Amino acid sequence: MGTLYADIIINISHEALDRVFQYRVPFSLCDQIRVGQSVRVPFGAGNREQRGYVVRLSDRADYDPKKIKEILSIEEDSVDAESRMIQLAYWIRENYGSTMIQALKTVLPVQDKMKQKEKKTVKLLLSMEHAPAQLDEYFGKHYVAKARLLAALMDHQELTWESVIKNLKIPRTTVEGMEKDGIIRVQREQFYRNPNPKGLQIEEPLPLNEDQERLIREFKEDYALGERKTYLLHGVTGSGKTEVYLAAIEEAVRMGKQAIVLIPEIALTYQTVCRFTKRFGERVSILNSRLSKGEKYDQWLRAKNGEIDIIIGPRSALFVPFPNLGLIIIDEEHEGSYKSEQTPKYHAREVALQKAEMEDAAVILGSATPSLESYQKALDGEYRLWTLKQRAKEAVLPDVYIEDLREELKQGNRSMFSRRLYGLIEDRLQKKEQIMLFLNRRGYAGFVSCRSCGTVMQCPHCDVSLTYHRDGKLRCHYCGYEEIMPEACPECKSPFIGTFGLGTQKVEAAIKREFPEARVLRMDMDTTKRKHSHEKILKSFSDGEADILVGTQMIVKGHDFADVTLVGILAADLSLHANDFRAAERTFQLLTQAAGRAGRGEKAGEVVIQTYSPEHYCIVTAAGQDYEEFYQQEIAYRTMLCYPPVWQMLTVLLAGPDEEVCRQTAQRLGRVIKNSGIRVIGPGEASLSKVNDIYRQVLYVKEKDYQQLVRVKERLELWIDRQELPKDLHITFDFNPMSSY
Ligand SMILES: Nc1ncnc2c1ncn2[C@@H]1O[C@H](COP(=O)(O)OP(=O)(O)OP(=O)(O)O)[C@@H](O)[C@H]1O
Ligand SMILES: [Zn+2]
Ligand SMILES: [Zn+2]
Repeated sequence: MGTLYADIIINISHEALDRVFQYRVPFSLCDQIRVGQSVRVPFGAGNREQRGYVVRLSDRADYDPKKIKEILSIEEDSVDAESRMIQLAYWIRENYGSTMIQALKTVLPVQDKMKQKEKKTVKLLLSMEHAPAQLDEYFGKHYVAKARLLAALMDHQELTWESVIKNLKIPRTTVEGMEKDGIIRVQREQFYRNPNPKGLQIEEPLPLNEDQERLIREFKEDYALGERKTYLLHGVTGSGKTEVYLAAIEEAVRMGKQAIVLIPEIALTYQTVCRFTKRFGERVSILNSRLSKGEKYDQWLRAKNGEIDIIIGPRSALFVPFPNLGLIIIDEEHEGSYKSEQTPKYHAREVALQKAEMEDAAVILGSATPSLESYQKALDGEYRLWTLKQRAKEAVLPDVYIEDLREELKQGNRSMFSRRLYGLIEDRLQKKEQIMLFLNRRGYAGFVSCRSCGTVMQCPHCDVSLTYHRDGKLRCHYCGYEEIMPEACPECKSPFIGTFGLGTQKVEAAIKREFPEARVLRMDMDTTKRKHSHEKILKSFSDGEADILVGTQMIVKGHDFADVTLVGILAADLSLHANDFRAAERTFQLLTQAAGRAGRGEKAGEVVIQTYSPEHYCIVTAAGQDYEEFYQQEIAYRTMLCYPPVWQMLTVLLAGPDEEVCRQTAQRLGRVIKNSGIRVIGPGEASLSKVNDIYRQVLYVKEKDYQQLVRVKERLELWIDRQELPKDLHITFDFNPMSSY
């Protein structure tokens, strides 16, 4: 064995993170040294002895070997929280592709936050009613940057300062100008919200029902035997999964361990947090994106110092450093938001499993609609499958009807409500029961399409759909390109071309027209702009201050309204048309979750699914609340087309301003993969092939074995390292992507 070198970071707080120092490993330590260990090294001009962490081992010196100093010793008790974090970061780096620094910043998110001096957010002040006119004015005057910012804010309501300046490339002065004009506001103050709800009484747990009890008994037995398994809890909506989590946590805590509970940010509602606080009081804490960096840091320290036993939060809560972690729970484990969109593009579920293995913790994954990935593993026996088939309180699952919108049109019904839904709304209003109307508009905004041939109008520069504006023009929100709205379809000449966008505002207006006596609440990006408005709307609805709640996918998650007996899904198949292999799975999940909001109290519920594709298996199985059938159909489709989870997929994305460089590098990467005997698809243009004149090329590698893909990635990393590629060409890896490129 040759000489071994170790990359070492001296201090994992603040700026030092960006520098690693190479040291030689003395022969006597070669057998013991591992990534993550803390070591003593001579540092600086005076060779003062310092503590450092090993982040990489290699047999190659990056500098003149004569100038490389030697490690002094390995610290005995070096398996502390930091070293475990570094080991995890190393695993993330290896498995998802990133630099070690990027991986470290992922697992030490707080440290990174402490670097930011001030958190600034840019918010839209203008109402959505007035924004389109303002946008048109900007375009009229060719204020491209202003228009770009306004358009982005119309989509997102608020943006971080960094994304406005760096991603949207809006000049500072433009932002200031728009703030002066009262169009936007730059919010600078810190949010010093106390994360825990105050003044809640500790409540005794509900007695578990037989099914819940059976699962918890098994958990306790496994736990007592020292077996740390992964359980997949597949429970229909309202089956009492949360009660099972609470009982499992109680057991882990009783054994002197701590628990991490991951919940998608969107479902991290006041209601959910209260349930945990009522059970565990001061020993539980919350992390969410609304906390200030100081508050986040506090929760991190409290966990490290053993002041809390349970942390609840989104993805990043996984990296809270508990001294003796015993359990990780991932609620709504199928949620796409568990996958990071930034490099390293890790999946929190996979990282959780790795972390659990490293720290000897159990894992419970829970969902009414498990991801295909998890369900397949459960069927294979890799996870223990737990099922809850019945709702916890006497409540039964709702009756579901599918209504064919094409048929409605044929029968002369041009309204957005099918005859059945109309009748049921009337009925509920009369009985004074509550209604939820759900608009599935994931990924859609005012695009223009032909109803005869399906052509969608697109920007010639950016390859995204154009948006219709009231002045009769179609515009691209990425680059500002515009054209006149055509009178006939450019492809088939049909006159039936127009916007398909069905907004929540339109739904609200239609209700007011057709049921003038109904009290309506609307929940969407527009009405939840203000702090706490989200919670206010839900509270008001739950207090019975409205008959109908209209909303986007925001309203489907984790709410428990006892008086809702009717759920209407207005356009079930919009999300089915995204060109993405997970589209059917996502649609099935949304429909099942939405349907699950009905009839959670004593009164039975009904659900109406309105659709243009009533025969599609994902609509049929969602209506039947038949997850197994959906799984069988979907897995057959994935098997046939070699998609995850049956096959493993690596996406390599190249993005750069020079089309030729981008294309050529993609081709060379393709050859590197082929030369190692592995089949590659592409390179080809990404489906979003150009954004703001940045060209995007994509390569796909599909393999049965994940480790094979990891090796491909490593080979590519090595190759990329050795080339002199232009700095503005970005190459990123995405394993088993959540959406198409
Ligand atoms: N053992 C029990 N006895 C009585 N009520 C229960 C029991 N377990 C759960 N419940 C109640 O049933 C309702 C649904 O439970 P819970 O929210 O835990 O279900 P869930 O499976 O997490 O639901 P979803 O997936 O739809 O969010 C809640 O009101 C809860 O208080
Ligand atoms: Zn057409
Ligand atoms: Zn464009």
